[in-house]
Amino acid sequence: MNRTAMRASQKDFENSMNQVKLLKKDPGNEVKLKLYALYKQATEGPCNMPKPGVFDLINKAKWDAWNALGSLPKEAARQNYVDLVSSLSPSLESSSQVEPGTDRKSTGFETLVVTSEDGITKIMFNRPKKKNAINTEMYHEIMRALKAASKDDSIITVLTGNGDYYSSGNDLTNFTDIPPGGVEEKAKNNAVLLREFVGCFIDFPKPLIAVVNGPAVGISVTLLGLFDAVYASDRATFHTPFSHLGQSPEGCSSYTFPKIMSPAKATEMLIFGKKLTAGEACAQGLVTEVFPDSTFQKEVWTRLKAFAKLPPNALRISKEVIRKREREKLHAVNAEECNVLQGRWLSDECTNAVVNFLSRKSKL
Ligand SMILES: CCCCCC/C=C/C(=O)SCCNC(=O)CCNC(=O)[C@H](O)C(C)(C)COP(=O)(O)OP(=O)(O)OC[C@H]1O[C@@H](n2cnc3c(N)ncnc32)[C@H](O)[C@@H]1OP(=O)(O)O
Repeated sequence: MNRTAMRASQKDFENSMNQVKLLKKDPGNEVKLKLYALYKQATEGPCNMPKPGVFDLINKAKWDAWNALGSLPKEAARQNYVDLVSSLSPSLESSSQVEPGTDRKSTGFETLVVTSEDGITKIMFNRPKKKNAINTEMYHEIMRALKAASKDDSIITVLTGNGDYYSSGNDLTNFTDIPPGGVEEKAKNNAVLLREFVGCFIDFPKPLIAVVNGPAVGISVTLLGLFDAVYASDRATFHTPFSHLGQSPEGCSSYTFPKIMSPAKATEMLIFGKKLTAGEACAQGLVTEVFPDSTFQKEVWTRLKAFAKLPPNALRISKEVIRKREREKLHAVNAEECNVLQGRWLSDECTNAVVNFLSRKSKL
């Protein structure tokens, strides 16, 4: 049947609204914005609300979507809404199945899969559809998982990503839910969270290994300077586009990167945003060893299992000896980086970069 030739009844429209509530699989922000706009147009007609301010990102995106429908008649908007919801039905049908690599809850975490086996606690970022971008919940869960791993009976702790990315770094939607105190309060809260988050890596007492299964961006790269070993697939890339985003380095990278790779090489990455291949990152000391993607998991896990058989106290004590002179310095660097970033997040440069990404005008 040609649905576009039909006119959806009020009943069809209401059924579709109920169907949307039952969607278990997130249809993505773009579709959600379309649904919102069509709903408003179908129920209230053309947008005549005042345009929200540039910092009110979510409401501005909604307003833009609604306003873009111009003078589309209510009946046509209702029909388009019904059609759009019916096009989402495959996700309704498949939502009860557990697909590999979906954002499913596991072992008490929403954004991670945490397992402990063979003396290894594995903390896996598990938002593969969002390229493992780290949202606020994930920051908190990683801290919780690290604190638990520091006390459990595992010997080493591993961070890795589910899906094709290791992590695309900070989830840029973290900048959108503005609290009553406005953007200043948001920036302050983010700085407090970031400082505590990076502090957990500085203080982590057991050997901490990154298994970088694919591209890494932003904070997922800078933190690598605080790991004890970094193994990478040859598919991995390392990208810190802070200047492009109007931001500045974090994760203690302003201190660790120049030490690891020389000040000039660190400048290319942290200031000019040069993306490194796994081979380049290894040559510059950020990555310990690179493996062909086809054998990466097998080779790395065989090695890690052997490490986890070593005497645990010797591992911990050796890490402590290597790291303890640096700890105070690292906390000071972390505090300063977070302070600087708090200011950056309020800048037009940063706001424009985030708005451009969220409105699909730019990608890295
Ligand atoms: C408490 C705050 C602490 C802040 C600490 C400071 C940290 C700084 C950083 O980490 S800076 C780095 C920030 N990251 C980025 O700028 C990456 C942005 N993402 C991209 O440019 C691209 O998504 C990509 C190059 C990583 C991948 O491109 P592509 O392969 O074409 O995939 P998609 O873009 O279609 O992505 C799929 C899906 O994921 C969403 N997504 C990916 N990365 C992020 C992200 N970092 N933040 C939010 N959302 C992200 C993307 O929007 C798509 O969503 P959709 O399917 O459209 O709903």
